[in-house]
Amino acid sequence: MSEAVLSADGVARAERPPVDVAVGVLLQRDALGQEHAFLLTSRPPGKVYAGYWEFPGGKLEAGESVHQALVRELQEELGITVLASQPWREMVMDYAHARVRLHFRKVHDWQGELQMREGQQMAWEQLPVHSGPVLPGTIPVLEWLAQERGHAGPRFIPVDPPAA
Ligand SMILES: Nc1nc2c([nH]c(=O)n2[C@H]2C[C@H](O)[C@@H](COP(=O)(O)OP(=O)(O)OP(=O)(O)O)O2)c(=O)[nH]1
Repeated sequence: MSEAVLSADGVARAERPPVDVAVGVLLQRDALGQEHAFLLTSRPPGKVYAGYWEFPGGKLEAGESVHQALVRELQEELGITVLASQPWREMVMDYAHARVRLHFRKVHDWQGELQMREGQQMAWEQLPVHSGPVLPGTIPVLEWLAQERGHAGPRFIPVDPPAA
């Protein structure tokens, strides 16, 4: 059976092998130990969808596991050491620039202070997300979080795309 593929822009394109991407959903807990705020970062200048907000992460390098890629990417981008990550969801998304298989992992345990090493911005967010615009591949994640949390309102506040 073929894998479900979501389109980022509604355009039907020929099938392409997906590129694997490790994505971290960093979570803070509230006083009761419930998952609470989650970290979003903006895509750095010079990358596709620059200025759009996403969960931090990046492409796997040859021979890496998803966890290993996540540890490397979050060290490079945020200057933190991920101590543990739990597999959570997977999704294939088709963009004009690439088809990506997104491996989302929840992260509760890390060491170090957050540093924006690539000129990006960060925000600890709750639903509805106020930072934006959010990347198409981020919207389903907000939906999953809303379902887990029983959040009935909007998932994010719409924000115009950055000027090209
Ligand atoms: N990091 C991240 N990427 C996402 C998310 N959702 C989503 O569709 N993507 C897509 C955008 C990109 O096409 C791809 C990640 O590639 P990237 O260009 O950010 O990865 P990278 O850091 O390895 O970049 P580079 O070294 O190739 O410049 O995954 C998300 O929540 N986080």
